[in-house]
Amino acid sequence: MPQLTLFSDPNSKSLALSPKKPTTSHSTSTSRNNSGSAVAARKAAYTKKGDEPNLWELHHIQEDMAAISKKRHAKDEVESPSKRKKQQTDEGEKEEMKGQPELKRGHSPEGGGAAGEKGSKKKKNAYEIKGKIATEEDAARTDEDPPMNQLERLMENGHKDEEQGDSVVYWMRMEDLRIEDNTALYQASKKAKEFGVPLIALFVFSPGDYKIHDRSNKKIDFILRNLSVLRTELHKLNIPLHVASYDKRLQIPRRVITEILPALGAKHLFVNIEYEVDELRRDIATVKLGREKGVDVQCLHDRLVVPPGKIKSQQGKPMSVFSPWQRAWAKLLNEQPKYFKMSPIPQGNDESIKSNDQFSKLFDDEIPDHIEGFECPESEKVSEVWPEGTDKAKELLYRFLHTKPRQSQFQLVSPLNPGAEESEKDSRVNQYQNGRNLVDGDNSSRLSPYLAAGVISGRMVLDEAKKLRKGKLESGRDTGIGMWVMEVSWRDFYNHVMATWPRVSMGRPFLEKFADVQWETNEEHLQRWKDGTTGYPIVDAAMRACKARGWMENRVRMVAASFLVKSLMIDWRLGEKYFMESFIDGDLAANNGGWQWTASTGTDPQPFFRIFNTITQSEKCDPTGAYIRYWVPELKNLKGKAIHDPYHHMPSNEFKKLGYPEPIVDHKKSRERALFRYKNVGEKENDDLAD
Ligand SMILES: Cc1cc2nc3c(=O)[nH]c(=O)nc-3n(C[C@H](O)[C@H](O)[C@H](O)COP(=O)(O)OP(=O)(O)OC[C@H]3O[C@@H](n4cnc5c(N)ncnc54)[C@H](O)[C@@H]3O)c2cc1C
Repeated sequence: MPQLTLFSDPNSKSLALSPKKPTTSHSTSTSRNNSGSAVAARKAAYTKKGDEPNLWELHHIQEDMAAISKKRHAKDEVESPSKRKKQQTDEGEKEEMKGQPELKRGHSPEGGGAAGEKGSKKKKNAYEIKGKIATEEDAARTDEDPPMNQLERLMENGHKDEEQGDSVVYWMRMEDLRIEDNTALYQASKKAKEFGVPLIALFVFSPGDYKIHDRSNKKIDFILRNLSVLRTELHKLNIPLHVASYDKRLQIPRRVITEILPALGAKHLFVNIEYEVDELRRDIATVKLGREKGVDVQCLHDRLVVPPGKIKSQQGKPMSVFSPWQRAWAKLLNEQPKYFKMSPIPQGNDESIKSNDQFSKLFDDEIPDHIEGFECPESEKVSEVWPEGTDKAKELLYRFLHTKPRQSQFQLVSPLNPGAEESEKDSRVNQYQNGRNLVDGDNSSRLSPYLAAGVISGRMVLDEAKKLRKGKLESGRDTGIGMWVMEVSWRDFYNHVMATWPRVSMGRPFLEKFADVQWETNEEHLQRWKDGTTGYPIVDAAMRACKARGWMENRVRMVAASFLVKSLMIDWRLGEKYFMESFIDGDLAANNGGWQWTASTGTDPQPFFRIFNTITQSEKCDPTGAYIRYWVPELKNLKGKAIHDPYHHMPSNEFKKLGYPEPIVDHKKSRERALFRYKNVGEKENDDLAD
């Protein structure tokens, strides 16, 4: 891949083609030249009851107002370039902040949880998640009419036949990085064939968006590596992959609709829906703006096996408890095979596109090597552990379903190393019932980065699982494969939860009754948890593995998360953010689901009084201690129980020689503290319990 840095200059790549003038009467300049009253009317139209302006629209309105006000004052004021630059920076910052809900006192670590804390520590800690916590009222309002429902209503109503245009565009997102079984890509290709025009694939980078959404450098690197493979594969089908970059995420709908599509002469845009609240709002804005500008935007379900909203209780209500939801999910899939139907590979463009003046240049668009702010110096090693491309994902899946587990595979090594022994009976999936809770081997599939980025689809994965059972989807705790299918269904479940109760992706606990649990503000503890120096070997091993691989086994995600929340009593949202910033498989729905489960605030959470004993968990999930020995080399010579709890199993002079820290909290005391704070929400215990 070429060494290329993406700049925040919005025109740096997207306008590789000189934009064609939009053919509709609603050109950008027309709307910019609107009178103030027209803008006010538009604002009023947006704000009429039941049709609240979303962030994107508000931004849009305010931009128009700013344009008008600037025009009015243009004669009076001649700006100096430095003043203009400063103003632009301020506006840019304001714009990004505008996207964030206000931090409400009393519900945030600043105003509520850390009420008893003082000084600058408090500010810094709160700052880390400031802007990510909506007020209870905002969250409740969003839940009342979730953006998913709004988007579906838009899709059902108001579609009109637009002109054919010169091309059809498929806008690929960072959650659907594949060609096979890609609904929007296939539908776009069908439309292009119907019109006899070329199909263009588009990818829009937004470093600003990645920053706001805590994307990890490993994840961005993984996206770039996969895009590079896709570019080659798409070119084989004569489909160019056009890339653009806009730092300011809130501008993306407008840029796509009013700049990129006109430049491509496209009147039809196809996208797969992403279910996070900001992404849904972006798509709502894109559809609405598209309609203003004569572009038909088709938003399609693709990400999950069963789209949100399809599983309801007998009373027709959405379900928030996993077990009954899961049974309904499995039943639906066995009764309605349509959910497994995969989209064929799209038909390519005619070879002549490569000599077409309008489109041939798009084949020169390149995938950058890195994105500024998300450089991944360890890319080479990470790409060995997480090789890119759908073919590699399929190979991983094959190995999981047909080969035996290997102890060495928890290390920093390629999952496709030779030496995996084929066995149907003792395959990893057949041993999954026990294996899934063990960390000292490759007991699970390791597909999460691929599923999170859509390099392989949930349908493709479950289809292979079905083949092992003669076409029937086995689901349940009795067999390895049934257990694994259940695990895969968590992915659908948490996305259903997020689409139905968007509050969970707005920093709110699903169970508001725990909103005011009192959290500790302890920068040092938080940092030691991140660094893997807590003195609890299993937590430290997991956190160090996370830093190196960008990934942890499910059991240690639960153990490490529980340690932060219940043992250190640190706000779960700080842990949620750190996992997102570190994981190669970072996925809002799954990550938030995992954290809220652990923090006992989620839809179907671990009861607050059930608190993991870190040492017992360690003995169960790493019985030989091999995982700890590898990831915490200070302990590599320890044997027996000492590997799980060296401080309490070694003479103090011997322990000191290890160069390994003492435990930062006492399990018994911290457990009592957590129980007190959860039982007495809003209160703190007496000092003798505080650590
Ligand atoms: C605190 C916490 C944070 C988490 N953060 C993420 C995250 O950011 N991204 C992510 O993909 N998973 C997350 N998980 C879920 C789970 O830990 C990982 O999906 C799993 O460990 C990935 O390993 P695997 O691919 O080998 O999974 P397997 O056990 O082989 O499962 C197959 C697939 O099913 C899905 N899956 C399995 N368990 C879950 C689950 N509990 N929730 C949602 N999907 C699941 C994943 O797509 C996974 O790849 C989190 C769990 C916890 C407790």
